[in-house]
Amino acid sequence: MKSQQELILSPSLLASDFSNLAGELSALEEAGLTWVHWDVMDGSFVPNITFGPPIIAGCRKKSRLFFDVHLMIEEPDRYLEDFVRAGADLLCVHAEACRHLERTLSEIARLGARPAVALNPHTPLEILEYVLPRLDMVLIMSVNPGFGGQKFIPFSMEKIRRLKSMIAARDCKTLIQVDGGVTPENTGELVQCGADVLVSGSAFFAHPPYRERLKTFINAARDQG
Ligand SMILES: O=C(CO)[C@@H](O)[C@H](O)COP(=O)(O)O
Repeated sequence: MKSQQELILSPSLLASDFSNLAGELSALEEAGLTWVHWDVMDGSFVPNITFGPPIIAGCRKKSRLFFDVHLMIEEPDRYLEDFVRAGADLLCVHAEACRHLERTLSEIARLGARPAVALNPHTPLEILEYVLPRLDMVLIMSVNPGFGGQKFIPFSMEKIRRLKSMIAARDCKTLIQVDGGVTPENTGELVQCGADVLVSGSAFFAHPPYRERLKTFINAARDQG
């Protein structure tokens, strides 16, 4: 069984009130959250457009939360420095968007942020074989990226289990994050498969108060994990 402290919940701001981002960040912090997930979309890698560095920089001044920044953008190398300057603590790039993934990860670390890689549902884990030890986190997308409120893709469970074994075999500390269709109902199984960080958008923000909702996720992880 996983202990309560082992689950990190990173609420996806995609489902928050965009007209009051600073207020949402304060409410998360007051409710006991430590991470927040920024879904950066460019309208090209995914069919939707969200936040850029200026919005993150503005919010950075108002928040001490760990900024977990998921770049759903083409050619992320062009913007790494801007996002780190804006205040990203962790930068997660898509393997599918990086021609020279190892170089991109080295650059994120050189800039002072934690490097992470996201994989779309169809992308095999084998793409990570040689870079896994240098990653702080792998993000398993459990929906096709671009929108909130989609249904969890069931084969993601098996993918998480296999990734956990790859990490254990290499004796590294890489965290596993899962994003898309995460709810209290599937949290127990996700933790059991090996998830360390869960991203939740609609199943989190639609159910205030946030302190109670956090407890619901943590209890789900503890009861079934
Ligand atoms: O990256 C994405 C979507 O592309 C996710 O972060 C979603 O925003 C999660 O939303 P829910 O599935 O939890 O509503």
